[in-house]
Amino acid sequence: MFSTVKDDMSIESTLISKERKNAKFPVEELTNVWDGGKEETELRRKIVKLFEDDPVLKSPPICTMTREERFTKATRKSAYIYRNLIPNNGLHPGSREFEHFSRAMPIENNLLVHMIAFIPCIKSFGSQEQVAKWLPLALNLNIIGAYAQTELGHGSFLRGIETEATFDKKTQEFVINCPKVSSMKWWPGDMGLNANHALVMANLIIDGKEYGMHAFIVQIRDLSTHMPLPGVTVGDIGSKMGFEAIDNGFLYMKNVRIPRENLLNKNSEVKPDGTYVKKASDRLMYGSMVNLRVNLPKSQAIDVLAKACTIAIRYSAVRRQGLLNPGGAEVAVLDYTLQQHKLIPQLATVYATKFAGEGIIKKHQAFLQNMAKGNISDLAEIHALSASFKASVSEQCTEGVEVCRRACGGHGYSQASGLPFLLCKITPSCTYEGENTVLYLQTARYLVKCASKQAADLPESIAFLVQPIQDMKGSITSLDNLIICFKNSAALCVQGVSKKVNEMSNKGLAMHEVWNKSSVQLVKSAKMYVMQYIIGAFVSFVTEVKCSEPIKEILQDLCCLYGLHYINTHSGEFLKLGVLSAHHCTLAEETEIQLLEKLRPNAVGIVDAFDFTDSSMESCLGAYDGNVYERLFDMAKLSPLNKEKVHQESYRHLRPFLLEGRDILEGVKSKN
Ligand SMILES: CC/C=C\C/C=C\C/C=C\C/C=C/C(=O)SCCNC(=O)CCNC(=O)[C@H](O)C(C)(C)COP(=O)(O)OP(=O)(O)OC[C@H]1O[C@@H](n2cnc3c(N)ncnc32)[C@H](O)[C@@H]1OP(=O)(O)O
Ligand SMILES: Cc1cc2nc3c(=O)[nH]c(=O)nc-3n(C[C@H](O)[C@H](O)[C@H](O)COP(=O)(O)OP(=O)(O)OC[C@H]3O[C@@H](n4cnc5c(N)ncnc54)[C@H](O)[C@@H]3O)c2cc1C
Repeated sequence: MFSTVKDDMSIESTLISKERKNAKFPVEELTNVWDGGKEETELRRKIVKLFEDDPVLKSPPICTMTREERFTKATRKSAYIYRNLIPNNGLHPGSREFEHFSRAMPIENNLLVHMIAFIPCIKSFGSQEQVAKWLPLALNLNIIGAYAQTELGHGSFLRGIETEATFDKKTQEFVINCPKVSSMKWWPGDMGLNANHALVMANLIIDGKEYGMHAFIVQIRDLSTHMPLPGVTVGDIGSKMGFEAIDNGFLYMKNVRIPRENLLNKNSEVKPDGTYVKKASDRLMYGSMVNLRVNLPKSQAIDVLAKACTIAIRYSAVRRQGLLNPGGAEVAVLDYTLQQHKLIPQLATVYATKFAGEGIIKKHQAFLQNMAKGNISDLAEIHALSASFKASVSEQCTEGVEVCRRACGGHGYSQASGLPFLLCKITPSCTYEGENTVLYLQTARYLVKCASKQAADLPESIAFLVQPIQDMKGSITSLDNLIICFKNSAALCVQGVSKKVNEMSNKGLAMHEVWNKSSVQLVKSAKMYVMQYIIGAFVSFVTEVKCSEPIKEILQDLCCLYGLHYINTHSGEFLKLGVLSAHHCTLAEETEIQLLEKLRPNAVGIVDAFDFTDSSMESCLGAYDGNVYERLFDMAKLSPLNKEKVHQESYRHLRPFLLEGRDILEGVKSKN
């Protein structure tokens, strides 16, 4: 319907090719560093290719589809991936290949909560017999489960959850009830339409006594008809800001009976006579959340910001607007220092959070190994670290994606850029898996407790909080000094708020009031604590990584930029704490600007090194060839509103005025 408009060789393609020629480092080697080695890059590419070449996984661009189509396609693809593609290619969970899986998944998919929450919960909370019964069924999609914890009335405060599981000794069943409308489960992913089971978190009641939140497997739909079972009201909660392909659901249960064996009973059990047996700490009930907070940031936030950076930096390298030299040619917007100041720190955030996250995953794996031997002494530390890490990463990456989107001007507002999709995908990461403020407060609670202890009684990674402040020797811009600066700031923040808490409680104020009145500073200390962790982990990575000099230099520059950018955007905090002087702050700002200039020629190379395929981004602005304008036009042509040359409804409603206009104009014409 539309004619083709094409340039033989667009100026934009030429510009991006030039950028690549100017890069001062081997891009492929940086890709290997990013992936964790050459072999990992090869493996990832193999998996991505396997998925992208599969005809079943092809579909129209998401911005041309309705929610219904997006949900339907995502379900079809997900079912195919988990039941055919993965098993047929030996990509079983836990394998090395599986690690690269999130990069290979189609841009929209579902059943992920079943895979990342329902299945792990069976493993964490189920006895050996329960795992043997439920796990194979779940892995084969014979049963599909949601993680049903949040209710209409309560998400953060889990002790307030109202759904009840009352033990009926006579029938040896639990009776599940949502006593009020506010007790209805609300939000769980995959639950509205796809799930036939749910891992329901409910308050256990035996003989009228409450035992707190426990995990129950509840069948919610018939396995042959997929109809809701008696007593179950289930459905989709409706349209959201994003996640269109996912059926976040509601679930109302009235007198739904499940066998006694459906209480996942690795950590606590109800005997046939109603005796409650506690086998492990109540805290382990929260283990599923720690697991997700450790493992989700990479795929749900860091990779999302990496994609946004790829789009915004490639586009900024080809988008020419205005002049730098009077009388000269128009420049790429990436040549403006202010554009660099928006985008290049986002690249630094991607690297910092990725390598820090890998450190937390290792710590968590060590914790799980100890837990298997009955030792959970590190639980409080890993909870505090993972809670603030999830909060900080989701916050930094969400802010970063919005910076990237706005940095693309008007085209960043178009769905065709891919950026609104990324923003809507990443925004809820600040809420799910624990609302960020609530998580920071959890970390602060731990830090304040630590502040009253001796260094020898604290984990190694926390002891600095109570040790003397270290002196910085030399320039603030050295990586060693950045670590000292952030450690000192975290220690002073925590000590300061702990002092305030103690003083207020010594004056007789109740602890809950003290806590509420100190909460602004508590959150600040948790943020500073996790920042010192991220910077420390990034510096260690950069120091230890084996790579060529040019790559090392880029990583060092990104690391320094990450720390300095944070200092420059929060300089008031550092000055107030007395950790930095005005002179330090001026130097930090000047050095950041120098680093931007130094990194600028490598910016396109650095995003190329993330190695996202065009189809994994669905972005007209971020495609490898830089052909942004032709792609935007091609995408506009696919808009469902352009199906007919004349849109019937637009014509119908406007026609009377158009005819009036025609008559007036023709009258004017004939008078002339
Ligand atoms: C294409 C891509 C497609 C899609 C999908 C992508 C991604 C997936 C998307 C979504 C999945 C989302 C899932 C969810 O959101 S599931 C729901 C998550 N909900 C939460 O995280 C709730 C947050 N609330 C809590 O964690 C707690 O209730 C809270 C700790 C805030 C309660 O505070 P309270 O003061 O009431 O604490 P207590 O319950 O009394 O406990 C105090 C005690 O326990 C310690 N604690 C708390 N949490 C943990 C934990 N997780 N691990 C270990 N220990 C914990 C806490 O420190 C206290 O200890 P102490 O100081 O020693 O008393
Ligand atoms: C896309 C998406 C997917 C989800 N998937 C699932 C799922 O699969 N399964 C599931 O069970 N749940 C899921 N959830 C629910 C999610 O876990 C909750 O929304 C989340 O835990 C926050 O709880 P809330 O909604 O009750 O927020 P609230 O706690 O009501 O937060 C509202 C405000 O109150 C503040 N606040 C709350 N408590 C405190 C406090 N103690 N101190 C200071 N401020 C406080 C918060 O900071 C926030 O500003 C999902 C949510 C989303 C958006």
